[in-house]
Amino acid sequence: MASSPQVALRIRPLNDTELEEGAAVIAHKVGDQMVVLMDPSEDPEDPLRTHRSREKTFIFDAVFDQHASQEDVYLATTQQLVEGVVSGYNATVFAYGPSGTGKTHTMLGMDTEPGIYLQTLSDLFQAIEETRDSTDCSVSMSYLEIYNEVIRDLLSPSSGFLDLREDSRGSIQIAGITEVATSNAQEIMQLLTKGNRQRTQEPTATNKTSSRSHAVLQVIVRRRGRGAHPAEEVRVGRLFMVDLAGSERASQTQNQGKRMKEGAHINRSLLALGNCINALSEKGGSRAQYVNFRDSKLTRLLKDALGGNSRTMMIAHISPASTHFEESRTTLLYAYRAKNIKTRVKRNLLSVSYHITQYTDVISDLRGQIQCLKAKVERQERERRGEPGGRDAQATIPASDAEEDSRLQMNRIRAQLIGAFQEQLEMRRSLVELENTSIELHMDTSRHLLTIADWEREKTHHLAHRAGTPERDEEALEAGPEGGEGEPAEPHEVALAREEVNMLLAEQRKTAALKVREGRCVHALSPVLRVANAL
Ligand SMILES: Nc1ncnc2c1ncn2[C@@H]1O[C@H](COP(=O)(O)OP(=O)(O)OP(=O)(O)O)[C@@H](O)[C@H]1O
Repeated sequence: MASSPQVALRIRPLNDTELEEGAAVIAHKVGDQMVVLMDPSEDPEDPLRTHRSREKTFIFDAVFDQHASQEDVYLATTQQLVEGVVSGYNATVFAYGPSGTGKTHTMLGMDTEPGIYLQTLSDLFQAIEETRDSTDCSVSMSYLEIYNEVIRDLLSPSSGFLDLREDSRGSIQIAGITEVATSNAQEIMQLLTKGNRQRTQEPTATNKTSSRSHAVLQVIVRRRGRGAHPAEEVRVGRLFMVDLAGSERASQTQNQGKRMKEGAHINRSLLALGNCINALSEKGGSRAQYVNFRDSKLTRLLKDALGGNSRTMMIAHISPASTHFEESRTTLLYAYRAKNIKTRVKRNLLSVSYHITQYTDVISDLRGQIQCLKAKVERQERERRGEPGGRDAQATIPASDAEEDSRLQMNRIRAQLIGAFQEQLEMRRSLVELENTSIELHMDTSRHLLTIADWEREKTHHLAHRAGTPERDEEALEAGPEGGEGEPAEPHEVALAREEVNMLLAEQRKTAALKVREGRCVHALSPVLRVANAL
């Protein structure tokens, strides 16, 4: 059974362009595990911050900011996987995030600051060296890219497109890939840097050498007990380290032609990857999921590494800049979603922290209110003293009564403020919950739709094959109202997926209606808070 995926977040430093644009830092690391993403469209002059509905707090297994070194990131994420790989387990590390957020920096790095690839390989070699007396061990590596659903060898780019094949044990192999066996760190760094230059790249506004493909470094550790019988099984541990294509490409709807095709492929693979990770992490839970690896080359390739006795680590990347708010927000939601089961456990912690920060704000706002009201009372006092025989009402009220009156008024306002705040807090909390639920429902629906689409494709293929005609997907699907004789029986998981989609769609409609209602209530309360604030 797969263990729950670990998710870390890395926030890179502001870059020169962002500084020139005058971008503000909106992603803040709080403690070792929390990040707060502020909404730059909010009014900094609004002391009660009544519009901070889009401010988000997320908790991950680890959070790094601009102060973290390459070693810090390696030690807290990937180092823990090395021992398992040497013992014959599989593992995968992903670098996820929009273009220019530092994925290649984390994975490959530079000669002076090598990234996870080199640090992992060095530790692997050392671990193997330590067991050399009792075991025969070998390490080999290969480096490839997946671009528009085709695989290219980055260590031998002239060898054309490579195929994925399943061997007799059902294990996925890349036919014809170059495997390198070297333990020289400098040589490895040179090989990988050269390989990385072969990646399909194109400059973007955010990155001069922006990658348009997924780069996969595969490390295979083969191990057998020294003096063991030749028939004894060799233990094979596989580690995949994946530098994914910029996630924002998937969502750029204005793309045309080549860019549109690229975006569609990236979208497909990232969605399939997210779905596999989620389905695997739910497998041990109450909701058994159908894990569909065949939906993209990336997930097919990673089938063994994601399923079985494997561990998965995702390192999400964002820019801290206000100019990248939307991208950062979507990245955090995707990464947060990948945590899945653990998310549920930690959600309480999230709510607690959310409340504490809110209350701190309430207290400091109330202090401000009290100062304001005190100043008002003093002003009134001074006015009264300066105008003996002034306005009748004031002249007839003794000083102590006026003070008492102001004090009561202040208490009333304070009580009203606290009440209104608590009500709004409660509503905001349930809005956040509803938003999370709605994302979960959306992802679940997509997963089931992919299962159904996959089955429909398989069915079409089957029918076309039987008819001895070339495959014509749509036509074949539409022929015959309920399908005809000889149609393959629908698997149970597809029937389940259909039922789930219906249920999820109904659930989505309910959640959307609730969100509108709660949103209206929060909106309705805002003027009350503004009036109270002005008092
Ligand atoms: N933590 C960091 N510290 C210092 N510089 C960084 C950091 N992260 C990224 N950079 C720099 O930012 C630039 C973009 O980073 P990088 O190429 O790694 O982004 P990417 O996410 O791989 O982009 P793409 O998806 O477009 O390939 C590089 O010049 C890199 O050196």
